[in-house]
Amino acid sequence: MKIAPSILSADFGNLAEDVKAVCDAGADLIHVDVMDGHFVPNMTMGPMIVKAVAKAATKPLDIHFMVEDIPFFIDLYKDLKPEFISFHIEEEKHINRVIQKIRNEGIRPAVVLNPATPVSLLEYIVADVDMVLLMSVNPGFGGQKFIPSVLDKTKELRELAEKKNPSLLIEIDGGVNDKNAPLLKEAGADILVAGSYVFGSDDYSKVINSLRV
Ligand SMILES: O=C(CO)[C@H](O)[C@H](O)COP(=O)(O)O
Ligand SMILES: [Co+2]
Repeated sequence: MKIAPSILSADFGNLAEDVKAVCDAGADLIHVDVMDGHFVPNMTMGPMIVKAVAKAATKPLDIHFMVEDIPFFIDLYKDLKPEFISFHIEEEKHINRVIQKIRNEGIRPAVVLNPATPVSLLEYIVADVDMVLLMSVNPGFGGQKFIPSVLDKTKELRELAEKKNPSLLIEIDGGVNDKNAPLLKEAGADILVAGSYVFGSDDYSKVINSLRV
């Protein structure tokens, strides 16, 4: 299991130090939540802040866009060369085109599903992406309660991936902790995002290891 701490719950007054600390504590990826105040009712980091995060990080970035006008945001962040860019399919009419745009930049494309968005919508997308991110909270804020229906959804996605894209990575984001991590692993998850659970602790290494089930 790979662990991607979400810096949404980091100390923004000491962001570089927090990013360095979770990298040193064993994070596999740094999850960066970009919100525009339109797709979700919250705003987070522009490209200048994420550039500072990229400079401090010794692990690759995993950028999660919760934005409208996704192609515009890809152009703003592409030069930071993240490992992944993920975008919400609820927002995009031209999903295949946007996946190709991300891949053409040498970045691994991923799509995101809100808790109520069905896996069936991925039938003609899943073979074209490297990862699918399943939201286990409603996007917009850290520190929310895990929505357990994502467990069945993860199993359903793993079955679809076995048929159409066996190397697909499944990432789960929202309310992840040491209680649900084993259930998510059993359901077929590969990467767990955790924000408040990691940054709410004073021992990053211990909490990251507690998720590595
Ligand atoms: O995408 C997100 C919110 O929209 C965050 O990545 C997510 O909520 C992580 O925070 P926490 O682990 O505290 O739920
Ligand atoms: Co996220």
